[in-house]
Amino acid sequence: MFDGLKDKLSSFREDAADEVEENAEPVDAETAADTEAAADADATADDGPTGDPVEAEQPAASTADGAPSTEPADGEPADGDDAGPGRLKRAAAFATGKVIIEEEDLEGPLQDLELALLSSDVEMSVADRILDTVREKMIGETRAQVQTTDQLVTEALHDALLDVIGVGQFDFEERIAEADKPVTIVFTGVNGVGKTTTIAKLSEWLDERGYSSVLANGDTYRAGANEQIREHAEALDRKLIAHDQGGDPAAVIYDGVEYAEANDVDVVLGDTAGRLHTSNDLMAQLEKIDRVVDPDMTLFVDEAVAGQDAVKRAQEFDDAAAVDGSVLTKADADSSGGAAISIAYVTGKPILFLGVGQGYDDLRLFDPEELVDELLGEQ
Ligand SMILES: Nc1nc2c(ncn2[C@@H]2O[C@H](COP(=O)(O)OP(=O)(O)OP(=O)(O)O)[C@@H](O)[C@H]2O)c(=O)[nH]1
Repeated sequence: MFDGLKDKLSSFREDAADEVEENAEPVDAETAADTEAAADADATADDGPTGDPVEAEQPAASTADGAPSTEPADGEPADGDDAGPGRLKRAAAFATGKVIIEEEDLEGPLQDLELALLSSDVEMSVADRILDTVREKMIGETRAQVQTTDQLVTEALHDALLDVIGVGQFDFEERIAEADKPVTIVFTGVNGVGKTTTIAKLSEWLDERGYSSVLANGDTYRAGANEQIREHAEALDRKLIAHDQGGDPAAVIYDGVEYAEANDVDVVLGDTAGRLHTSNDLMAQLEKIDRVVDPDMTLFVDEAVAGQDAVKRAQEFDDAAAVDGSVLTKADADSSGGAAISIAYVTGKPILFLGVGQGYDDLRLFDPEELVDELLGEQ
């Protein structure tokens, strides 16, 4: 799952850590004393040369253009542009085994990270946000000896990813536990993305946690839809409420709610016909289901592999019938991870589950922290 993205994030970590490490060679004690003294002197001087008389062993700090920008080895004052309090503070930090990370250290790796995210189908505003957070977390940071550069880069990336992936997250199980029963959940999305299979998986997931459920087939549009969901209902031994093809989907789900009330069933799982967000009459039908049934939750289902298309569709469906969260199916077949990273940030609604295979057990409750750890190889 998301292997391509994991590789790209790992490359960024290595490159960024290397860049910073290159600038963090140790400085001997004598140089450290000189450097700190020069920094102090510089801080009190009105003007004049700000160069610090450091020696040949001074570590190489790179500039924006990648060229070494160390103070001259012959002890001559450095050029004004290269010197300054910030620079001296940095040199002093080297001497104590620390390094202060400057923007130019990260410029190359950050550009590569941006390309990597965009080529992984991460939405542009999400990639920008991730880069901003990494910059904010790293630049000006002091990497002490106790902390490796890789740790510092990893922490920044961890926070940046969590910031976008975790948007709007709520505890689904708690919501089910605390809601008045029956809880009605309606599933929306385009054709063939795995809605019906997801309903069956969620019914199983609920059963494992002690909640009963009834399936209601609001897909009265597609021939064969009743048979398809009936197969799942029979395999799982669940009650299915279905009407003839062409019937009113809102009426089917409504009947599902009545059945649940009469039979003490905890959750109603309402399927709907797959539809394109551009088909106005079908989108209007969704609005009607929303009005008539007033579901406790509407979940948008799409394929992780659809990348930015899934993100765009989520927005369109959310406009027609406000969604509470998304389920990304076929995550097991997705290498890029773009939809998983982008969809919550763009829609403001959390991912609640990942579909990770075709079996009834292949539904994973979404945990942003867990995904970020997985992406960064920390699990
Ligand atoms: N690998 C993988 N396949 C999945 C997953 N979820 C669903 N599928 C498969 O995707 C195909 C389509 O799933 P359906 O549940 O029929 O899709 P749907 O959205 O209900 O389709 P319509 O009823 O046509 O709208 C089936 O072959 C499922 O087994 C998943 O998480 N991983």
